[in-house]
Amino acid sequence: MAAQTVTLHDKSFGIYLPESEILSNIKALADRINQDYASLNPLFVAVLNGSFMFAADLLKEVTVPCEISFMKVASYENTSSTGQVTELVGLKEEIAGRHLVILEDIVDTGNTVVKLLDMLGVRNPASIEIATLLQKPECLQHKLDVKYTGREIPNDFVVGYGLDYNGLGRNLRDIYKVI
Ligand SMILES: O=P(O)(O)OC[C@H]1O[C@H](OP(=O)(O)OP(=O)(O)O)[C@H](O)[C@@H]1O
Ligand SMILES: Nc1nc2[nH]cnc2c(=O)[nH]1
Repeated sequence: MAAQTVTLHDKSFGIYLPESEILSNIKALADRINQDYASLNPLFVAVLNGSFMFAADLLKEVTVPCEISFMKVASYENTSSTGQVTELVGLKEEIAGRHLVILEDIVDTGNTVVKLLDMLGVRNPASIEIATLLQKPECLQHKLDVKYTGREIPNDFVVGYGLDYNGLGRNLRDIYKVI
């Protein structure tokens, strides 16, 4: 049974999405991906740090031949975006002609995925789509086509299931929102 509230640093968070709901959102996403990428050998590009749990659980439900690699970028300090997306670890694979699916835990302002689309797009992939567990439509600051969204949420800062508040909370199995 999930804790109803957690305290991380100076903030309290209340339970928002239990693990069972997260996993059923992920299964629905994987079903769509399995249909769309049946013979395309997609390369999933998981965006560290936040997407590690989502990537692991999604890949367990992907049944088509596929590969995965990781990039590391960061832009958040405390609970807000700095607006500067910094690439910390790039993608070594040859991606020309590959079908890429960027895996994100959350699309908020969209700054991170827009930067990733720019960085990867110039390397001539056959296609690039975005799969995100969570999306905050009210916060989006870019014209962005997110093909696979697990769940839309309001503009609340959330933690757990890979998402952190200044480093803490990534290990929580459930997702909590600030109270
Ligand atoms: O749409 P945006 O406003 O760009 O926000 C989304 C990004 O913010 C978080 O990453 P963060 O920069 O906090 O790094 P982290 O994954 O290491 O926590 C999250 O994992 C996304 O990558
Ligand atoms: N932990 C966390 N990181 C984010 N990055 C962008 N939005 C969020 C959020 O709501 N929570």
